[in-house]
Amino acid sequence: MSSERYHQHFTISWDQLHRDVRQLCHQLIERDFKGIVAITRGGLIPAALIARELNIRLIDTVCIKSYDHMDQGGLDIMKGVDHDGDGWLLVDDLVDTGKTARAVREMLPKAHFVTMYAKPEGRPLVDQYLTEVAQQCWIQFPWDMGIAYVEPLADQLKK
Ligand SMILES: O=P(O)(O)OC[C@H]1O[C@H](OP(=O)(O)OP(=O)(O)O)[C@H](O)[C@@H]1O
Ligand SMILES: O=c1[nH]c(=O)c2nc[nH]c2[nH]1
Ligand SMILES: [Mg+2]
Repeated sequence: MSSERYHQHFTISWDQLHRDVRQLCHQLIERDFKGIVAITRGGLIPAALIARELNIRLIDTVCIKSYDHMDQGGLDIMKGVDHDGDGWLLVDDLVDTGKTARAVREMLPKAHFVTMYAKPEGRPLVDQYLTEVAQQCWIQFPWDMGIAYVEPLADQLKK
């Protein structure tokens, strides 16, 4: 599937992400997890921040790739885990079509699956998420961006 399906951008700053993670952690703090399984690579960043908030030191990964920038390809699963997820917190940055989530759910059916952001198609596949984002929005994460000069509006309009 190609990038043409994304008509808008939903930009998330480091600050916003950190605040969102902490908000999600308020909903998770009462639960007792054996550890976290992060879905690489996007899940690694929220997983590290969640681990800090919930005081979890045991972190494993499921290594999986589906997108080449905005273009969705086949799922490439490079590493799994040797358990069914019972008592574990499974973390990804977002769920979009749900293709990644479906594959990981099959591997870890008993894990508690959370994402920071969820689009409608993938939303039913996770147990918990913080913010819903429209299906046609591309979520632009801070690790994919940099700080750049922006021309004053007056100069932009002169062109
Ligand atoms: O619901 P889906 O349509 O499957 O999309 C969601 C997945 O896509 C992204 O990962 P990506 O494959 O781009 O790899 P990355 O985490 O290494 O960036 C994102 O981090 C999710 O894991
Ligand atoms: O950075 C990303 N933003 C998205 O909206 C998205 N959907 C799938 N994979 C994604 N990666
Ligand atoms: Mg990912």
